Amino acid sequence: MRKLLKYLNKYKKESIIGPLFKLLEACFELLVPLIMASMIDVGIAKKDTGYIFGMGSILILFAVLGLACSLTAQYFAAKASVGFGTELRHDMFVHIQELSYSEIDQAGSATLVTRITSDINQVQSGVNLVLRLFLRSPFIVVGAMIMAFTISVKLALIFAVAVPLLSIVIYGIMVVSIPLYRRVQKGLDRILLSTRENLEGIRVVRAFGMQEKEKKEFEKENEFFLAAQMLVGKISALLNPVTYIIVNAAAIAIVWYGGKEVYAGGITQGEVIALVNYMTQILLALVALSNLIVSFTKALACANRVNEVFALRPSITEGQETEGAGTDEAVAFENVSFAYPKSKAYAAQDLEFSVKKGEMIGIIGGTGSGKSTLVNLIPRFYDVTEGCVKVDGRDVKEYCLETLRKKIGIVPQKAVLFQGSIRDNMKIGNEDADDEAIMEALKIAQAREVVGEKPEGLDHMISESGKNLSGGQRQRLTIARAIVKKPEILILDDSASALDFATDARLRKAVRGLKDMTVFVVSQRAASVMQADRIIVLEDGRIAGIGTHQELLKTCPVYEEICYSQLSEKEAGYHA
Ligand SMILES: Nc1ncnc2c1ncn2[C@@H]1O[C@H](COP(=O)(O)OP(=O)(O)OP(=O)(O)O)[C@@H](O)[C@H]1O
Repeated sequence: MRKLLKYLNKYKKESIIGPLFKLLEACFELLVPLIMASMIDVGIAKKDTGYIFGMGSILILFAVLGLACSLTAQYFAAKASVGFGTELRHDMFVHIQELSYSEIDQAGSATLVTRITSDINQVQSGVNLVLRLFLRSPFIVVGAMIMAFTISVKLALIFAVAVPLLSIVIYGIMVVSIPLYRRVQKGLDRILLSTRENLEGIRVVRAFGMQEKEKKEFEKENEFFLAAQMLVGKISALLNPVTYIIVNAAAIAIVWYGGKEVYAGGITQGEVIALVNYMTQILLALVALSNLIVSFTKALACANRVNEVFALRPSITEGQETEGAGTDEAVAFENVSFAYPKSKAYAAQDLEFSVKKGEMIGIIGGTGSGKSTLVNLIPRFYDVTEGCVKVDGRDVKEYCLETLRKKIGIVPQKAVLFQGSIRDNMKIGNEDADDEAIMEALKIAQAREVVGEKPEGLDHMISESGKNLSGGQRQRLTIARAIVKKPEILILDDSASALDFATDARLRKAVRGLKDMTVFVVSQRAASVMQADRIIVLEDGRIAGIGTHQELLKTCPVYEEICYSQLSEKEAGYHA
């Protein structure tokens, strides 16, 4: 939590004024039992109605002033805590943006969503409560004890026993419940993950009749969450009864011994009532404090989870270079091997090749052979484990990331579009692109008719994740988006898989015509890569062959097998 306190720096004034007004309110509250005592001892004893009304008016005045102080404190505490939450959320969002794929894979996106939403909300409420009650409650407890000692040292000894006892109970419950709140948050994470997976794959779930299985799995997660919450709820529920028992026992002791003292003439009746009032005030303050502690422990658990995200350091640190070396080599892999974090096996091994500017390279291989891994190393989504990847003659680690990624247009396997118009989506990589440039890119990506079919044209609104478009339309639009960026290197990672063969062929032909652009076409289809200048064949993360279609047919058995399993002999030879 301490690490997060810097987010209150901008709200120092509010963080001081809020608690101060709460303390002022507490002062008024502490004076009330004394006024009540004098009403009883003077007003009622002497049947002085004027005195009773006078004191009554003071009580009303204190109530009004107390309310005003309380509202002012609420206002400042809310301002500080909401500001705190907003800044923290902003910084976490920026931090997550800076993380590389490795850290995001490691953390998991479901837990990041919980941490930036519900965890930060919980910390925000914790800050609000602390600002309002953290000083007030102990102030009332200490203040009421001091008042009790000024009334009767003998009777105040009851306070001296009861208050430490209460503190021990509260501390004990806090120590037990903090780790349990962490378990509750973990349960919430698991529910979120399960719900997200289910909703994202709802069509598959229904098509395979998996509803029952999914329901059972969800119930299992839900029960884990319930059990964790019940356990922590039961322990926290002990707080109120235990504190009430201790405080009420103390109140009984005050009345018992206080009564004897009144008979002995050591104390007045009004003072006994004041002492009971102080004990009640202590009880209420402690109940508020215990609730504060419960919320604070939750906030603390959440703050730790928030800090865990900040503790994830981006494994990719930027270089300084803003220019390539100006060679005629677009991309070079020098003895590159790569293993995913926490994975012992290499996903890519001993990759060695170079690609000239303007070349079109096909990358083919079975599923899991390392095709996506290879192309993800070019824009430095991951850092190589061994060797070096060069873009325009310079190690990708030497580049500042913005420069490097500006050079590269990558179309990932999963076509992702954002909510907004088609135009907005097209301009993501190139703010300055005009409609003419966008239409040209759409033409190359065979997506002109996607826009042509829509009455609003480029203003057609794409819904969340492009759900109002077909898979093939989404793929073509993501290809167009990458072309609008006018990158030096275009990477199509199996991004035409949803297109029919004729459209795919037209697309490849159009992409081939993109002069000055080095193109990588990743595919499992031989037909998609066979016209490339050179083809890299991957098998189990290693290069099984590099060459033209014809060369590979003669020299690479893996390629030969792929081709003959997908194409007729005529097709395989005809396209050469
Ligand atoms: N984020 C990841 N974390 C750990 N392992 C991964 C990750 N992504 C891929 N792998 C593993 O790396 C290997 C290569 O995967 P990759 O996605 O590069 O294959 P691919 O050839 O592109 O497959 P496909 O054609 O099915 O997309 C596989 O064994 C895969 O399980």
